[in-house]
Amino acid sequence: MSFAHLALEDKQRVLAELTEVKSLFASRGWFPGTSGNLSIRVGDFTPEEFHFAITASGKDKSRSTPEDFLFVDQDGKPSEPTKLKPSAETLIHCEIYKQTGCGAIFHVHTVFNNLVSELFWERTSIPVDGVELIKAFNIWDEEAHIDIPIVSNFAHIPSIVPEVTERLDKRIPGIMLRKHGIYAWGANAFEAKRHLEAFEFLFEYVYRWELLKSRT
Ligand SMILES: CSC[C@@H](O)[C@@H](O)C(=O)COP(=O)(O)O
Ligand SMILES: [Zn+2]
Repeated sequence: MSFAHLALEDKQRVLAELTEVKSLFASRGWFPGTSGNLSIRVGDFTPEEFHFAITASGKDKSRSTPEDFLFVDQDGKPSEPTKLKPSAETLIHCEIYKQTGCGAIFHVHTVFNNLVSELFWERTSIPVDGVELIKAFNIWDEEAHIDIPIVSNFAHIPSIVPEVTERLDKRIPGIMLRKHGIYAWGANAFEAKRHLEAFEFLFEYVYRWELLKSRT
């Protein structure tokens, strides 16, 4: 469905949700130095055509302004005329939507996600063993083991996309860019937030557990 035909109330709801999540994550210090980006999809989805609202590039994400978000299409192009520039990482959002059909994607840079991505870079995934919060990903096995994929970080964003496509694991709603940050997604904003919070908890746990082990 073309962007013009999408219901105004759906577009407004998505912008209100993004505003709320952005302000909450900013209060947690999850957007240092203008880093991070957030998006929520609006309307119907086919891999060939969809639209989503995304944070404008380079903004101070701890402030709320009328120019914080814009709508883009499946190719990351603005859905309507605007002077705003979409996030520099919009193509990664496009690819995750295409691969998963999800409804929201949240990306943050934190010290813990950066540290564990480097600690486990050689094995290209972050292992997590038997921690209760794995259940936030709807994985209910007793003593579940998961591996959170890590991909290379390149300054040229289109070069990151093929690795995301290749490494994306349908069971794990997130992917780590090496020494950069986590992309977490879900069917909607509520689920993407739950997943992101679980990843961040698990990264801090893994980091601290590795430190504790190394003392003995
Ligand atoms: C300013 S450092 C962070 C950026 O390089 C980038 O990784 C990021 O997450 C934010 O880029 P943005 O274009 O504002 O969405
Ligand atoms: Zn980033």
